[in-house]
Amino acid sequence: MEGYLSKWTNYISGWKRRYFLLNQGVLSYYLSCEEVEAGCRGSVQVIHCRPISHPHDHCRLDIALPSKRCIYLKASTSSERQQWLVALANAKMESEDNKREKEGSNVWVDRNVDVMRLKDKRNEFDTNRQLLLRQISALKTEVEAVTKSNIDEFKRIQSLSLLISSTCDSILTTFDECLSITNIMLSESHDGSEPMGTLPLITPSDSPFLPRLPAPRAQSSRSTSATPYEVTEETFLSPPSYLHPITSFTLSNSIPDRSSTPSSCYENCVTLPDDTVSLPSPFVPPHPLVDGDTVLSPICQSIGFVVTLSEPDKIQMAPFLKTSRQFPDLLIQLFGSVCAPMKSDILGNICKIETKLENHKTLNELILAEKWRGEHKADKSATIGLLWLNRSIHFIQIYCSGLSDNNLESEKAAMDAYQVTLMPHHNWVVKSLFSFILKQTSGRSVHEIFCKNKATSADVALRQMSYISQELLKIVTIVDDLYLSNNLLN
Ligand SMILES: CCCCCCCCCCCCC/C=C/[C@@H](O)[C@H](CO[C@@H]1O[C@H](CO)[C@@H](O)[C@H](O)[C@H]1O)NC(=O)CCCCCCCCCCCCCCCCC
Repeated sequence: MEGYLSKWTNYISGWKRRYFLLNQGVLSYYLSCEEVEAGCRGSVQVIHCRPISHPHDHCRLDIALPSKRCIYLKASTSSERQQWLVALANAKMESEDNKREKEGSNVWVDRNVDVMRLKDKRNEFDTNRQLLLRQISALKTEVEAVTKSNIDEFKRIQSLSLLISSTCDSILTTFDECLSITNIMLSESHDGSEPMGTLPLITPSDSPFLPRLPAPRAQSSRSTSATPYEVTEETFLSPPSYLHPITSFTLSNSIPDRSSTPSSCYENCVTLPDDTVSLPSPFVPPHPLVDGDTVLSPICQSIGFVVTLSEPDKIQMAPFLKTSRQFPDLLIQLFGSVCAPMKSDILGNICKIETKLENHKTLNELILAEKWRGEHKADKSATIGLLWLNRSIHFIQIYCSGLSDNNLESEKAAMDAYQVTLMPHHNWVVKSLFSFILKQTSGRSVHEIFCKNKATSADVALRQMSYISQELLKIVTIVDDLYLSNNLLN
């Protein structure tokens, strides 16, 4: 495959048009197609790379290199991006097959490669699902215009589009279950090191039991061995007053011992059967909390409950608000009072949501109810509050991913996050405020920023940030879909 793509160079030159050629497992690029004979500007063997489809920009495709660096590319259309993703995935598989044939290795190939492929496939599923959802939304808009007069016809077609939408979800859920089975196979026939691609597929709130927090392990390394967790009963402590009685929760740092905890703590609680179930480790995510004591541990406790596998397209209200409320104080704790404007901005938006709480169990219901009342465009609306809160959450997600998955320095990670999420919505005054704040908060290592004491390895914080980034990306994606499929941005 060959063709022109935009390639990110740097903050001065930005995106530059380059000619790319994928041939015999090697992706190379040139200034132009005329330059091919003269020699390439750079090349990489796809067998060592991981193509990543950007979750929100459907023209973006990034190439993760073995060195942890990334090549940022942009196609002119989403279908062109899809063609490149498919071509790169096929070239990667062909290269791996050729390598295996040369090495004479048996069919049981490096499991991690298989899991990475499955992860890539999962991302492609996600991308196609989002495309489908957008196309359904566009179809609904068209159909509304055409069948305004014939309400029966409109209802029939609307139920059809809802059917397609739920089919997408069940395809995705089925795929997640396939991934679970794959993880089991990997963990059973694996050499004990955690497969690279193991995904926490069931968030704590989905499994009827919460994972017992195993005794803290020795200083963690990124690839710790996956061991089956013994899972025992967990009880939900009494909920804070304003939260929905069923979804509210307070997860203590350790499993409360019933005998020592006063019975009043268990009033109005959801109690679970006493039996003990042991599940293979892939069903119980490698719980980041066990790794040690960082400022991120409280967030790790609540964030896994925000999006559940049983409602993968919904945001659970109580866990979402509990998690979001942790960010403002964390900001001040980490970066000082210079971040006070952000703290008040985040709290202001949380309040906009909380004033419309009513009895909504999910954020989706609250926002749709507000739209139904025609109140979603008011500045004090929950819809506007969530719009900006989601941008902040997206900032944090990219920042965490930059630090943990791409090994960036804090300043670079923050700059990348700002460029993608907030800068497009800021005037020059706020942009200069950002530059000022960034200068005040740069120059420290991850360990200095996030680890409460010297004994805790920076790796611990990085693992927690990677987990948080994954969970935040689910939230950002759901909110984006909610706003796009209900035309809430216009
Ligand atoms: C490494 C530290 C980097 C810190 C830099 C963060 C970026 C700061 C950008 C400057 C924000 C200035 C303050 C707010 C500006 C507001 O004007 C703007 C718009 O506000 C919205 O206006 C609407 C009306 O127009 C109104 O309806 C709405 O309610 C209101 O919100 N607000 C924003 O742009 C949002 C800014 C929030 C920025 C939050 C960024 C969080 C930074 C987190 C850093 C890392 C966190 C620690 C790691 C955590 C790991 C889990």
